[in-house]
Amino acid sequence: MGVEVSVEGLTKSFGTQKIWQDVSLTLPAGEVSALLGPSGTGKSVFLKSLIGLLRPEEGSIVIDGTDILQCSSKELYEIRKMFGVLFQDGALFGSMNLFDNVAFPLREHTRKSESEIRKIVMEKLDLNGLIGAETKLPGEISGGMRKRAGLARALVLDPEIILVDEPDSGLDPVRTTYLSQLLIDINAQIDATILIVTHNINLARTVPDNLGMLFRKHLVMFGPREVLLTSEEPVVKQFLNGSKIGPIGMSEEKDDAQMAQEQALVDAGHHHGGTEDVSGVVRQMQATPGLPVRQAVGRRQARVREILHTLPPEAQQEILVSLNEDQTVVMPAYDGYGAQSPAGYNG
Ligand SMILES: Nc1ncnc2c1ncn2[C@@H]1O[C@H](COP(=O)(O)OP(=O)(O)OP(=O)(O)O)[C@@H](O)[C@H]1O
Repeated sequence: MGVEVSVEGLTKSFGTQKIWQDVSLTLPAGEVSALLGPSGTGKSVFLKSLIGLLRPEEGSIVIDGTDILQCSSKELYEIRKMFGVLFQDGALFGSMNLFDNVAFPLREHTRKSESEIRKIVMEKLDLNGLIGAETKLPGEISGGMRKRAGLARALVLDPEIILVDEPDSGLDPVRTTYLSQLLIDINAQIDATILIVTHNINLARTVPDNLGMLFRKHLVMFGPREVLLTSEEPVVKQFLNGSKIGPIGMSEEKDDAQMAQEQALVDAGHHHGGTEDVSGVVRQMQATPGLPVRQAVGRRQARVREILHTLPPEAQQEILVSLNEDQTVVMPAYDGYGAQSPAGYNG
């Protein structure tokens, strides 16, 4: 099972440029979390800090009992082995075929024999729908396949924590949904703690158990998905609607005068740019029927029940609805051929 990642009072600057400050959040063990935020708010910097590639100047990042900002480089090396990271472009080696790319961490970090390596690599390629593409070079395959190859490589060392940087970048909405399903399925199969950084509203609304958002150098909120999805915070509502109306501007934020001017234009009939008025909580994606039940679901239910009274009323209401749904919806086992669906389930 994945481990908890506990971040407390984290602050990161580059020279005089403060990226974010006093960020505190806990990624619950084995659950899927997502971090949203406009471009340039430091989401990638946050991911890189979690894995020790960047060093925040204040705060702590405790992983499996070790604060990676205080530990020795030997301990950090060991902690890093717990991570699987999917970078935006897959970060594959251009001169190696997919098999060798996926085998790379095993050859680098383990003493496994080539036959053991072949078995693991083929299993991960299979999991990511890449059987038959082993000999292709990254330059010969589509962006979606490169992402899946990057994910296969992130999985070979059986990570307990998986970090995913913008799985939707460069992908069409349908391929993004397939990749989202893959992440949920992987969570069901290996119960890893997953953090996804994304701008994608659809993914944010349907995939994670927990959602957070960075804006104006702060973590606006982080908690069960229902909290952010029912939030009345202007920046959250604007982001979820992709609208120009709200505090997010072309370069990170606007002043009150600009907000008033844009509101006046919209009041006069000018389009605000959003395509739909998105609100509320939609049902979360589930693991593909036939896969193991996501252990995170039960653990999360127990966890949110305990903190329920501390959450805003709208979020409480949605959580209670979802707790009832989770108890009543029983997904049938998938037999692969569409036959034998239990009564009431059509597919
Ligand atoms: N190594 C670095 N040295 C100096 N500045 C950096 C470094 N890495 C990132 N930054 C700066 O930190 C800020 C946040 O960058 P980051 O890539 O984390 O944003 P983001 O939220 O992931 O953006 P996007 O959604 O566009 O990918 C940017 O202003 C960037 O220029």
